[in-house]
Amino acid sequence: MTNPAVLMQATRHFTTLEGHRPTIVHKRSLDILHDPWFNKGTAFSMTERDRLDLRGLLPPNVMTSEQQIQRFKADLKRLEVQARDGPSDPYALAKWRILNRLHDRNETMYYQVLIAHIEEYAPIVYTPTVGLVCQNYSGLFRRPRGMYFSAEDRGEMMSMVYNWPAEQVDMIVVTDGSRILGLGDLGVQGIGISIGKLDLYVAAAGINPQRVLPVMIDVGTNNEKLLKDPMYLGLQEPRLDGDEYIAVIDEFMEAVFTRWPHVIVQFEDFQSKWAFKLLQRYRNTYRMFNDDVQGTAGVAIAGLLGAVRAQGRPMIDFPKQKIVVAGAGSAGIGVLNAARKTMARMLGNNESAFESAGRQFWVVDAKGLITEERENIDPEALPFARKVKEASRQGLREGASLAEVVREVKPDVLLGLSAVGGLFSKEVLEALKGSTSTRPAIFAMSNPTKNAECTPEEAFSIVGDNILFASGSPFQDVDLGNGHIGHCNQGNNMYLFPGIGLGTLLSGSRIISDGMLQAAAECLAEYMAEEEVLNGIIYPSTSRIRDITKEVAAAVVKEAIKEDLAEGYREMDARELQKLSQEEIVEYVKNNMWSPDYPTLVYRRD
Ligand SMILES: NC(=O)C1=CN([C@@H]2O[C@H](COP(=O)(O)OP(=O)(O)OC[C@H]3O[C@@H](n4cnc5c(N)ncnc54)[C@H](O)[C@@H]3O)[C@@H](O)[C@H]2O)C=CC1
Ligand SMILES: CC(=O)C(=O)O
Ligand SMILES: [Mg+2]
Repeated sequence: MTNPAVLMQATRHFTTLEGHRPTIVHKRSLDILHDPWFNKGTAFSMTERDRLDLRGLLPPNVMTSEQQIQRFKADLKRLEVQARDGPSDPYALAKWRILNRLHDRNETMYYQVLIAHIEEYAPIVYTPTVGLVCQNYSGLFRRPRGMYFSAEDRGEMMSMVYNWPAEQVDMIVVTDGSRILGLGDLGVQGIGISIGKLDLYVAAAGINPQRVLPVMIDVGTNNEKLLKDPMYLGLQEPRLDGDEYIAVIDEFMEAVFTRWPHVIVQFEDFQSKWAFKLLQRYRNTYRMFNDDVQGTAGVAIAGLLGAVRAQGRPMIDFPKQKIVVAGAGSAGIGVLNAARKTMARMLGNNESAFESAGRQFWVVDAKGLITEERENIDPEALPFARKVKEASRQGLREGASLAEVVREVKPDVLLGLSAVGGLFSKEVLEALKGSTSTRPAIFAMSNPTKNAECTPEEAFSIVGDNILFASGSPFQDVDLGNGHIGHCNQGNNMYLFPGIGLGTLLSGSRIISDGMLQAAAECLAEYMAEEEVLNGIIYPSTSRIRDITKEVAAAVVKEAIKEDLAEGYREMDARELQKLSQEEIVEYVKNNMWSPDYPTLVYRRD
């Protein structure tokens, strides 16, 4: 009879061997991640990721299966604490999960649902809920979507990029997670914003979902909470900076443009410190733009011109508007530069026009009114610093508070891109009642909802029924009583970026010029009918987003042709493009927008 101790030892030995025996698989890449039998999610080791072509298809932090289970349990627990964003939908995250599962299961049906109910679901897949999703991404993460390039992938990106299964990619939205909406540094969790923006590229611009690629560049995070969180999916080290940081972004750009020379890259939610520098670095070489700087600027210009029309005045009166801007980051400075240029063009497009346009703006940041007296002034803000003498003539000084500035300037427009919820306090709004405008305009553009500088209820109730109101995230219209409605416009770059991308793609322009961006903004400004504008409606409703995107894309194509930048797309070469009439350009755009219809599938052996 065998000694039981020996038998136990043998069994243990056998179990150990069995546990280490590899499983032979005949799949690689996404096919493995999408196969529940073989998928290990974030637990794939680095060697396995290399062997199975998984590098870049998963967040960089390798987790143990115990950590994975803890993360899953923490996420389930979170359901009990109803995560919500201010006054918005308490079931928003639950809806996002259901939509996300559909996205994983059946892309065609997902986009059918999204397009047909865009007003209802844009606030779920985009702002405000996408902010909540990014904040909770470590828990919500299930099936990976998009690519992750991390600081540890330096020297590898050129080969990693070939791990993406699509032969053709038209649109990339890339973030480094350093300033997600108004929520600050969310590190690797910022991938949610790239996914949300690309959802709008598909739904609004009809970019084929097989040819979009969300990207996260993980160079670490300076978010103390995430650095300590055992469930965090990204690199737990401080952000790279300086030349090291630039080298990572350079390597990424080189890799994606080598594999897909015609791709368009949208930079999204980079902290302003890098947003401007990277834009200057790449914009004349690559097909790229920065949505927060350039997309937001165009949407704001359209809204500001709408505000002039809403006063019953012609757009050409724009250079007379006094504008107070709260926030001098990537978005605020982008808007200021574009608004100043637009005014200068209307005033004759010369140096003195540019000088005089500059005097229409008062900029307030975290330290108050920016004047030339400001120490260590940000070079981007310098052109908008008020002269000290001029400011004191108006009873203002360096660092004056927003309320003081509004009280003294009596502006036509108060525009917020500060990421500070409630910044337009009762005091500030009371001060705006002294505005010299017949119809003061309030743009509370910060996202998500809880970061809005004020709500439409606050604006209409304090400043008066006659104001014009726009916010970055959606709010309900306000019932003003007596059958009157205070209209709440959504002033968000979503009305432009899909059209800028689509127009660039279909024109085949090598770069995205200022003229193309200006054409997009003007198209949006002119889209609204006189009657709507006089009723306080200066942006279209999201239900019209596919139509406005088509028009914006056509305007971008037209401008690219005019500037001789259009090199054509597929069978539509540069010469054919030149021959198209305005109507034919719109038709060309429309015919190239993807719609979510099931194609007939036929199997063929390779
Ligand atoms: N509606 C839209 O389409 C868009 C909205 N945004 C929103 O704009 C906000 C800002 O974005 P970025 O400019 O990229 O951020 P940023 O962090 O670069 O800039 C924020 C600016 O606000 C200033 N600020 C902070 N506290 C302030 C205070 N108490 N008073 C006045 N200014 C203050 C800061 O000094 C800084 O100049 C975010 O909430 C973002 O979601 C950004 C892009 C598009
Ligand atoms: C809308 C957008 O791009 C932002 O809030 O950053
Ligand atoms: Mg953004």
